[in-house]
Amino acid sequence: MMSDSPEYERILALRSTIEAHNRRYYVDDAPTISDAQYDALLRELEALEDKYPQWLSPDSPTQRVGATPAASFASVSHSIPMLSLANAFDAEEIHAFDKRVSDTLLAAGLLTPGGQVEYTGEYKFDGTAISLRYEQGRLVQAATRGDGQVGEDVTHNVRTMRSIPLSLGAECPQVLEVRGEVLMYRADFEALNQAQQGRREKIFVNPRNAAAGSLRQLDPRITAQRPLRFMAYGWGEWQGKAVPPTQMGVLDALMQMGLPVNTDRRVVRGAQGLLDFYLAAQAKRNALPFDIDGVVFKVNALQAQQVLGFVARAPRFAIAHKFPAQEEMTRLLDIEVQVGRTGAITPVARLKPVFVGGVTVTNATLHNEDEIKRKDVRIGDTVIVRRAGDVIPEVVGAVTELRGPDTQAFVMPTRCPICDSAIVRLEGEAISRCTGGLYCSAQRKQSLLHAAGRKALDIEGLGEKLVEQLVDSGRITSLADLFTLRVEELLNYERMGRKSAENLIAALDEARRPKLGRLLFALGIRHVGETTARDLARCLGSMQAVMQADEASLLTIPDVGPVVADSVARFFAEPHNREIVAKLLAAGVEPQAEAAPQGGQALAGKTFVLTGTLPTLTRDEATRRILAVGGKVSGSVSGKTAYVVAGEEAGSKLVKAQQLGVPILDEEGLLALLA
Ligand SMILES: NC(=O)c1ccc[n+]([C@@H]2O[C@H](COP(=O)([O-])OP(=O)(O)OC[C@H]3O[C@@H](n4cnc5c(N)ncnc54)[C@H](O)[C@@H]3O)[C@@H](O)[C@H]2O)c1
Ligand SMILES: [Zn+2]
Repeated sequence: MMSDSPEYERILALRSTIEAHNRRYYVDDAPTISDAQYDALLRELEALEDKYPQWLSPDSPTQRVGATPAASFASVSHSIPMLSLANAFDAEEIHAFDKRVSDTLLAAGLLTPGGQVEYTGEYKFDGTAISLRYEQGRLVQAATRGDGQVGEDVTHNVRTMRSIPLSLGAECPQVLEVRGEVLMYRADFEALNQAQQGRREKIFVNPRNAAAGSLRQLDPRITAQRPLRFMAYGWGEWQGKAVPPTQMGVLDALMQMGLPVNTDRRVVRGAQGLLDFYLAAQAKRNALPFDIDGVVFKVNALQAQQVLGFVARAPRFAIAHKFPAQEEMTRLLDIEVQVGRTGAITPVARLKPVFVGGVTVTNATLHNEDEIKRKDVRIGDTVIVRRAGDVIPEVVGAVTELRGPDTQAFVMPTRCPICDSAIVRLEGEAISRCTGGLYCSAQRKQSLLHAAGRKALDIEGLGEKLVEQLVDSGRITSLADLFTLRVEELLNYERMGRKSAENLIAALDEARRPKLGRLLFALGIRHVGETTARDLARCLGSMQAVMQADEASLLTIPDVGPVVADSVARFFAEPHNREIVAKLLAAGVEPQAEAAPQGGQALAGKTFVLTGTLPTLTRDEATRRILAVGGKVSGSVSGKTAYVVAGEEAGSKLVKAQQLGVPILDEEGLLALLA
């Protein structure tokens, strides 16, 4: 085949593009494409080189890791190379990996026919790799991965990291190279960015970038101020003492020597074991204090690892099973503002559609004016969009390296785009608000949708489109008007058949007997959330009593502070709010007293604090069950806390509970108590 064929051209083009991205990612800490885009380029190159092995070249990026180290650091040669990992993106690739490993081990007599290979399942920490060299137990050198053969000397920087021991226990090997990841906890990352903003310094787009950038500082005093952490997961040289026979054994040994090793790791068997571990980690992903971008599987027995060996850039005995990307890059087409129920103006990014976190995203929140300034995001920019779990998508930041000359800064409008009332931003507040109140149809619509919501009156069938028409036509001006709707008139609205009209009226009839707490919540009183509304209902008993309560008596209710008390009292002092309540009652709405706590009074009023991830209950579910027996759920541990319910990765709240001697329950204990 001719070497000027289009495929060959493509191979060359891919190689140079990938090299350029490697440099921006590993050396400059400033990538200009997303990881998913990068991975796609690399995979395309791999596939072409697979198809045309004659064009394979040892300096192809498929054969090497990382990038040549920056000249500003002294270089360190790794006597044992620091490699990358092969990737799997789906179950099929995991099955293929397990099959390759099983076949090789069967042939080598290290697996009995029909047997299952034993692997370790570990998190794939999303940080930057490092090698720590200890001689006679003392830390003598720390180096980045660089191109795998030669890394950068960052010893002085690493010495400032508190999670890295400067000396190991007496039991350690004479020479030990510990390999692991330098990373930053999400909370530390947020705090760092806040501080950076205060000093008008660089804002980092994600914890990985912040970790890599902080580690690779020419001045160790800067690194010292950065909240870096370390997790060990492997080793290079190991001399003067026998290496434990398994991967898990090595990790245990490293932990014994005083090195930080993540404890959420496990030995699993066969492809199914791998896939189960992956799913469990994915479920925990967003509850972890740090980012992981997948899991890593390694054949557990070191003897088997040796038999499997290496390819150019990665071991054959390990694979990274990556999670779907939570971040992508796309273009910010425009910034529009939305008006919320309380008039809050939220800038919303209109994006060129992008597939991220499993869905196509076209809009993302920008929170408020200050956030846009802080992130320095401009219309026309290439931006990073993040969608983690079910959280609403957000714009993380702009890729300033790609900024063109024609970008435009966002300007907060001075008048509401819906009702033309003035937009004001009070001193000390981050949020700008439309001052139109219920004159503003956007606010009216949002309040109705709020009232119809699942946690309020739960009116099924009252969707956005219908609310829009009902408000725009002037038929509905307040919550009370909803209860005067009739089937026949509904038929005049768009997309309203008889069946759906009847269903809506039936739903409204059902909503006429709401729990008092739900009705209070539906009214949309500022600072009165679902829980507070229920507390008010339980303690005061009737709508009349709530309306008549003055601030002093409101303050006697548990968990009601001055802000809530003031807001409730003010709300019912407004004649038009009293009028809406009167109209609701006139329209046949009869609030029901909240059920007395069941299950005996033993748990009534007792405060629980939840921390960490429970094995089966979500936080919402656990909260619901505690509330159902009359208990309360609070966010912080104090002497008044009755129980702390602790799950996996429980943090400082657990420590505090132990200090205060508060009883600690696991999920089973909680369920037993509630039963
Ligand atoms: N956006 C860009 O321009 C760009 C450029 C280059 C690379 N990248 C991204 O970087 C990644 C590729 O880089 P890579 O070669 O470092 O590979 P990788 O990050 O996919 O996997 C190898 C690395 O995983 C880390 N790791 C974390 N937990 C581990 C564990 N428990 N055991 C072993 N290793 C663990 C190690 O640092 C190791 O070096 C990809 O995600 C790629 O998309 C992006
Ligand atoms: Zn308005």
